Amino acid sequence: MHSGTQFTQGLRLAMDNGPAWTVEAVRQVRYHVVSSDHLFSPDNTTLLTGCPDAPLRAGERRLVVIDENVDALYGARIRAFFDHHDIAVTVLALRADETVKQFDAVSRVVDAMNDFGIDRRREPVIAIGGGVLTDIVGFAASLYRRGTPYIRIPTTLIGLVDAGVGVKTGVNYDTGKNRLGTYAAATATFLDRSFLRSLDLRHISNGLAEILKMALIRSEELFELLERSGPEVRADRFQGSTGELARAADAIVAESIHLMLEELQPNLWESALERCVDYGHTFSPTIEMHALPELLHGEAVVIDMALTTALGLLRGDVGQEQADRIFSVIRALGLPLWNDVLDDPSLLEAALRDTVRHRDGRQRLPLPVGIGRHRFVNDVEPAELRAAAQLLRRRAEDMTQDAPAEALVSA
Ligand SMILES: NC(=O)c1ccc[n+]([C@@H]2O[C@H](COP(=O)([O-])OP(=O)(O)OC[C@H]3O[C@@H](n4cnc5c(N)ncnc54)[C@H](O)[C@@H]3O)[C@@H](O)[C@H]2O)c1
Ligand SMILES: O=C(CO)[C@@H](O)[C@H](O)[C@H](O)[C@H](O)COP(=O)(O)O
Ligand SMILES: [Zn+2]
Repeated sequence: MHSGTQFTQGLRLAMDNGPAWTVEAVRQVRYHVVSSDHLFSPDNTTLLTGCPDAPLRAGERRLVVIDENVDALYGARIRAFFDHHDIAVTVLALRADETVKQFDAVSRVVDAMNDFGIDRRREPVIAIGGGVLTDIVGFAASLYRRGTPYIRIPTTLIGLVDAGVGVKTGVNYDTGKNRLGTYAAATATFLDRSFLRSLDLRHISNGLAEILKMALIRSEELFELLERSGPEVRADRFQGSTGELARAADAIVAESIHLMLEELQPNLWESALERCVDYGHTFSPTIEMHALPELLHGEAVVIDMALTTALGLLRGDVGQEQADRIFSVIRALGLPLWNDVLDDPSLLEAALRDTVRHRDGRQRLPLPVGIGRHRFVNDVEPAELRAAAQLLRRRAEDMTQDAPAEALVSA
């Protein structure tokens, strides 16, 4: 006889056609995002004690998976840190860029976890690298024994403000961007902006695209901050070389993450598909994969945002002056306004169809309203897309003529 009572009602209701049960459970999730510069300075103990749910003690061991470029730059320092604190690390250095963001890379991490004989409750895997690396390791960790904890240490701007703070993991499959993946929060993410000093400016711009996304849909203040200080903060690689640059860099990063987490927390598993953080991610997954490896993730996102700003302009939701400010900020942050893939209406239409499949049969397309606000629409038509692309092309060409020194157009 079953002693539990919670299923009784379901059982009684279903008796006519045989027994049936309904199980409902809520899964509690808690994760931490902790900032600390120079994480691998021997005297910085943030990694050891900074996360209450993942203490790291002398005498323990860890598997570290690191982007091979990051390993070349910082590997010696990282190994010396663990050595200094008597943590025995096994290091797997992986190539991690968009072209190898495939299931093979996940298998390699799983192999390493297996060889390490990881204790799945007490030995979180430590992932150090950009968004590609942390997405791969997060995916592998979420699969291994149906879930092994992991810790992220992002080393790119996208990692710091976006990939490192949410719960999505994944890799590309066929032509599908992040087509395979899981929702699996890292126990902790440690944000160390000093890694950005070695990142090339194109990748700084790439991260600024996701920050601009948050500004355009959620915060005119953040947009104005980017307008005022974005180019200098970019050139300084967020290192805070002067007091003013430090204040601006702190504010841009903290505000962007704060807005992102405000959006993510109430909808962590994306049961609601109207997500404003999907802004810039309606056409960009197809554009990015189609253009791979020419466009970085943030570049594809910003081209989508430029196109949808043009759509907003055509619909009267965004004024001409506002659109021009948006286009100017995109340029000033070293990002492209245009790519020739936008000349192919069938590609944009295919992208929209794929997004509709992703969003349960509706477009649920976040569109900007002015600067800092948004609304969702479901009625974008191919002709409107073509008109927006033409408008954007003209604007991008005008701006190229105005400022020929800037790389405005990535064709
Ligand atoms: N999981 C999420 O929620 C989420 C959110 C946004 C983006 N993403 C994913 O993130 C990926 C993009 O991430 P990314 O922009 O970090 O790219 P990336 O991981 O490819 O890193 C960019 C390049 O910089 C190198 N690199 C990394 N850190 C460095 C450093 N400190 N100094 C010098 N070089 C360094 C890498 O080796 C790589 O060549 C995309 O695949 C995107 O889908 C995921
Ligand atoms: O790119 C990503 C996640 O990969 C983020 O910047 C972004 O906020 C969103 O998660 C995107 O909307 C992507 O969502 P999805 O298409 O991978 O479901
Ligand atoms: Zn993104």
